[in-house]
Amino acid sequence: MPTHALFLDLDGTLLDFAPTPAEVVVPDGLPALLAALASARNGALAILSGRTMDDIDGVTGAPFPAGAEHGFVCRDSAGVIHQPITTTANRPAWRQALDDAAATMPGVAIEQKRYTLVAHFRRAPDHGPALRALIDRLIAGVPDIEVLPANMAWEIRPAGADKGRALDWFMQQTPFAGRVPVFVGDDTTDEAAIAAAKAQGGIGLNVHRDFDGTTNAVRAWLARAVAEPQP
Ligand SMILES: O=P(O)(O)OC[C@H]1O[C@H](O[C@H]2O[C@H](CO)[C@@H](O)[C@H](O)[C@H]2O)[C@H](O)[C@@H](O)[C@@H]1O
Repeated sequence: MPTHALFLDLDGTLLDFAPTPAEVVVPDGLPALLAALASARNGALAILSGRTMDDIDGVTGAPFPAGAEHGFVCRDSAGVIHQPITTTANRPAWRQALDDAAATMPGVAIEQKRYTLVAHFRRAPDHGPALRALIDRLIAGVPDIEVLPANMAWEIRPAGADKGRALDWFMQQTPFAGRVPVFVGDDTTDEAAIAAAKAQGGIGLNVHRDFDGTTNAVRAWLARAVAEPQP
């Protein structure tokens, strides 16, 4: 009888990083792998990602339970959307300021989500510090807004949600409740979920610390878990 609930990050864990978010390539077989893992756990598989729900569905190929935008938007196993936070960092003036800056910084891209704004500098690492300084000026003195250091990106977001809290929330819902959580992630944005899984007596794995640092190793481990009942 499977007893684990599986929580998976996307970029850097199941997907290799690409120069821009839109250029990411979904590995052959990933949607089928996720479907098989979910089926073997009575549906107790959730994606916890910084991406939007639409982006997540585009990668996974099915509306799995998911915590999108780092947990600001959670979709349960019945497909019901829960949005616990009412403030947003997606503010027109901040978007304009970031667009203006990006226009002078070749390679920088701005991503707008429901709750957050992201300044990506993967293609222009030298601009990272200046972007961070701009963001710090924009949000100075604004309550309940914070900067999340992401992977080659700065994310402006409201305080109050993260992947750890999303994992805790899912663990109170059917079919996750009563199972042992297992989370796999790769970067600083995932550490809250790694800690939350461990705090619930589960397993929190990091792609770099616990695998060989490649998404291939994670997918191979998951493929073996389809054949074996755990995790
Ligand atoms: O929580 P995740 O599933 O790991 O998502 C985190 C962010 O992923 C995307 O950005 C990252 O991946 C891009 C594609 O490989 C890459 O170009 C970028 O540098 C990375 O930061 C996504 O665009 C963000 O919205 C997510 O928060």
